[in-house]
Amino acid sequence: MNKSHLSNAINECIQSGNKAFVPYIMAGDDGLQTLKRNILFLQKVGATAIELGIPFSDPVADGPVIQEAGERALTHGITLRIVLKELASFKNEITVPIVIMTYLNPLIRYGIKDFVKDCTNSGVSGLIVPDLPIEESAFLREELNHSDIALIPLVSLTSPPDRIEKITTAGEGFIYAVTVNGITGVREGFTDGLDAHLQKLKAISPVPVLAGFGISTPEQVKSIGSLCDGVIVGSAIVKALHREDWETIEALVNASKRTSSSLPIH
Ligand SMILES: O=P(O)(O)OC[C@@H](O)[C@@H](O)c1c[nH]c2ccccc12
Repeated sequence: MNKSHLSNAINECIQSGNKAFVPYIMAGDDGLQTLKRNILFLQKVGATAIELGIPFSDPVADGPVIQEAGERALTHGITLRIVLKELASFKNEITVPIVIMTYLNPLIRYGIKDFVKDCTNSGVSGLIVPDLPIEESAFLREELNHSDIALIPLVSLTSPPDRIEKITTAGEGFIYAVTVNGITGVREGFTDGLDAHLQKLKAISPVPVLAGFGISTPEQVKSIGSLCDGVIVGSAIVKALHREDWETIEALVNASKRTSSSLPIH
């Protein structure tokens, strides 16, 4: 099955000359009632898709900002089941593709078949499972094959070429190019090799390449975005949503858009 909802949204964005902007949010940070508010706000200001994190007790790849948001959500009793139910309750208002980001454990506990069924019911378009290597993903792919849910792979800076090829060939929706070695969170600078790495990825990958990890300013959205098809911004968005700092979020999203000043004069 063609994973069309997510692919269409990203391809339309790129074809119109913009870069994809995918904010990451922690589901139920500050309580379940923020989920609808945050999704509808990000949709309104022009997010291309939304990566929706599920709180988990042992989030090995998460940096401090995301970990704290996860802890707040857990305090509010947020679970995968609650998130999917809440999404279903306002799915008619959601037009932006939703990508669920969860570690493997909550997914296994849920039951893969039920999970895919409930995701479909809730209108979910994509899935990221950071602790599931491609070599072990067949059981999940099999279930997702019958759905419109794309399994988005992560490629690290240190993935060897043959592995990159394997990962990108199996990629659906987009490739998540991790821009740093380590955990999520804001960073000052990026490695010199990032430019060449993203170019190589773009040359190999049949689907769009989006970069994420450590992107926290409009300038970084522009500069990293110019090297690939778009960006994913987590910690900076999570922090701003927690503070209800809507302007910062709009500035980040706008940096991914082709602005009138960069249009050719003729
Ligand atoms: O927070 P950052 O540095 O902007 O990076 C995005 C990241 O938070 C988000 O995509 C994410 C949150 N948890 C993850 C675990 C693995 C991979 C990715 C993620």
